[in-house]
Amino acid sequence: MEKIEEDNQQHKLKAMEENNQKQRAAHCLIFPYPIQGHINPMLQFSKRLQQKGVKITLAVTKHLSKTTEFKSETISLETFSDGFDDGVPPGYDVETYLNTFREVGTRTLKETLQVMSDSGRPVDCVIYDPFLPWGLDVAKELGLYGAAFFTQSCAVDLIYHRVFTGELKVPLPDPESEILIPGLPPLKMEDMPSFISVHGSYPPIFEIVVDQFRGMEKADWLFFNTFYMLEEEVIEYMAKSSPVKTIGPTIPSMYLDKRLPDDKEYGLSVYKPNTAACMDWLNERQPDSVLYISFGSLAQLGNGQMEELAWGLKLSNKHFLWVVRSSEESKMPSNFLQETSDKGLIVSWCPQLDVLAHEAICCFITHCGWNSTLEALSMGVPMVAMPQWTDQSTNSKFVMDVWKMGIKAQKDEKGIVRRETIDRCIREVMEGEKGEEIKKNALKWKELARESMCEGGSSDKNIEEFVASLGSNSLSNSSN
Ligand SMILES: O=c1ccn([C@@H]2O[C@H](COP(=O)(O)OP(=O)(O)O[C@H]3O[C@H](CO)[C@@H](O)[C@H](O)[C@H]3O)[C@@H](O)[C@H]2O)c(=O)[nH]1
Repeated sequence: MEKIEEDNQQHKLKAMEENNQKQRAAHCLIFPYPIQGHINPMLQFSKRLQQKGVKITLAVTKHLSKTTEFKSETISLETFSDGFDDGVPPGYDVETYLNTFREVGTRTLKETLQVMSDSGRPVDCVIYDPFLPWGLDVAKELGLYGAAFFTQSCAVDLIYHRVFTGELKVPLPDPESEILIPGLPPLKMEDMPSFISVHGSYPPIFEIVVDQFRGMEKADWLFFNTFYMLEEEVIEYMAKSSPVKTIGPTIPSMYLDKRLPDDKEYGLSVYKPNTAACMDWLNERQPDSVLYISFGSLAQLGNGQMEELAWGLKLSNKHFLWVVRSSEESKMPSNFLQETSDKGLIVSWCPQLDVLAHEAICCFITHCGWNSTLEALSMGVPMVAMPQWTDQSTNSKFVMDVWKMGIKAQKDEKGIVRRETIDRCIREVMEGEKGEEIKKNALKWKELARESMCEGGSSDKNIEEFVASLGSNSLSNSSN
């Protein structure tokens, strides 16, 4: 009799346990390359997953967690060591850093995942940054799902993929001839990412971008921070051979579909924005009257380029809001500030989303980093493209010739965009028939970006499908 009761009791406990497992939300660990331009898009994607019931944990290096503030009440944080818990010493060799990161990170990420599992917070899927392809190896070794999250455009990723497979040989044999890649418009050398057009530049980074595809066939999903209508042809081409899912643009919801009322800003900013100064100043300007200039968080302009840009702004005679990071301030021509004090505001960092969304802004002079490009597209702001390096030249080609919502400013034979060119590009973007067409296209992309994230939009559907398949897969997995 006692035995039967005991059996019944055990049966009930087992059923309860199974039921609990069934009700357990799917859990993803987000594993970004530890820089702002990669963490923020992955965090934004996380917010969308959370909204659909997925539990999220963000994995960051111990050093980053000590030095940076994350603004999220709902996303848990786990730290792991990259081997440099007190930061990378100045001047440290990038290649050695990356090797150490891989060696130490592989071990510490695995330990983190195991601790999470042992403490009743098991992870179902690691969403890893392909800049760290060993994140997938760790996931697979532990029997978890692995999903890659690409932070650059599909076009740029396809180019790197061709290099990875050897279909595109570098250095390119004939720098003068057009480069034909299925799914992409004919490209010139200057449209290629800088690691290809300037062969031999930054070898460790070249290796990272090409190595992104290593082991990719083992990944269960491939996410891209873009949207279907924006890169339709290349996406169609890539989807023939890979499980491509576009889930962008990863801009805070309140600038797009407004379905996540608390989602007004990214989770991380390395610099502190001068918000009040910027917004007060913009509020006093007329609609469509101000140029906004920023080159993102990494690019460094040469002294000559800085000077030409400054005098190009003066020549345009427009109001301008210019972000000059503290490390770049010394390059400003000495009398420029006095000569333009009635026209311009210069800040070391601004709330870029609010600035781009402000009615006073008429044009964005940008380096075409992928996040800035998506933000300008999503806010419908015409661009003057001044690409500096990495993926920016390819992005600027698309801005000008494919999306037709801006002009690329041409460099002279010394590699500098001259003041007259800057002035002319500003006018072209804002005046005449061309300006009208650019403005019309900008508004079209703004609407299409919003639609893609709205309920039933292409990116929203992809996120929905992922959550559904993750749910069913992880539940059957965990109850096995
Ligand atoms: O005053 C500013 C200036 C910029 N931003 C934000 O900073 C981010 C800049 O990102 P991005 O435009 O992608 O430029 P980088 O920070 O330079 O990003 C690096 O990473 C990107 C993603 O891999 C690449 O596309 C770029 O080429 C590379 O430079 C954007 O979200 C901006 O909104 C601000 O908030 N305030």
